[in-house]
Amino acid sequence: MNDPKVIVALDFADASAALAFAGRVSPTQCRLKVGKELFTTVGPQLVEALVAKGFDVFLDLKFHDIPHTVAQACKAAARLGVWMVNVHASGGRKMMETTREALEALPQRPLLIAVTVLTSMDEVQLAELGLPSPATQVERLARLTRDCGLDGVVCSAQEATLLRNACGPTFKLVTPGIRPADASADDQHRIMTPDAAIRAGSDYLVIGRPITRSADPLATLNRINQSLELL
Ligand SMILES: O=c1ccn([C@@H]2O[C@H](COP(=O)(O)O)[C@@H](O)[C@H]2O)c(=O)[nH]1
Repeated sequence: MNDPKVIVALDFADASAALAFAGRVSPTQCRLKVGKELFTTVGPQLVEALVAKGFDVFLDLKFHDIPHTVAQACKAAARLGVWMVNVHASGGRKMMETTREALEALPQRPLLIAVTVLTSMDEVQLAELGLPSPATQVERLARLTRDCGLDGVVCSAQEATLLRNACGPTFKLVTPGIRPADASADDQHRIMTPDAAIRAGSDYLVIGRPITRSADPLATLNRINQSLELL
């Protein structure tokens, strides 16, 4: 598999658990995501170790701050050799444009994507914030992200078809909230199965607990990859 679709979320408490998982899979089977728990515990050394093993690493720190701060943070992420980094689209146009320009000035840059609406949020939670339905808010933020020249967005697979039509064929759609039919939803609300998500237009599937907490993580990953090969 040259372009693995599954990005495994390494939401582990320490480096040894993350490295043990990485030692059992190859960069042709999956990409890896380092998020807030692992990065806060272990720091950049772990990211560099995973990159050195040949993995495409998505550094999922969802930066949301003033333009200068976010741009500098994303440049620091780029220096670690990551494949993809992200910001919150709700940080606005100036923040996204400043960050894109900062990365474009580098000799080699990671993909830069923006989070639209977290997949754990549903219509009721958005209404509490005075926001419209998930689809409306996601589309608005995705169009803004595309206009700012970023490479794509994090959204739920439930919005993938909508965004594929709105933002074009090359705009990357990275979708967490992926759940095989027999898996628990946990704290995710806008979910979809892996094969349905790819059929809906997702480019990459972010999957954590259904793989990492399964009785046999490698078998679960293989089963998901096989289901995607059949498409
Ligand atoms: O909208 C979002 C953005 C990021 N995530 C992250 O993806 C994984 C999902 O893990 P699961 O165990 O498969 O639920 C996790 O690291 C989140 O921080 C997201 O879920 N939704």
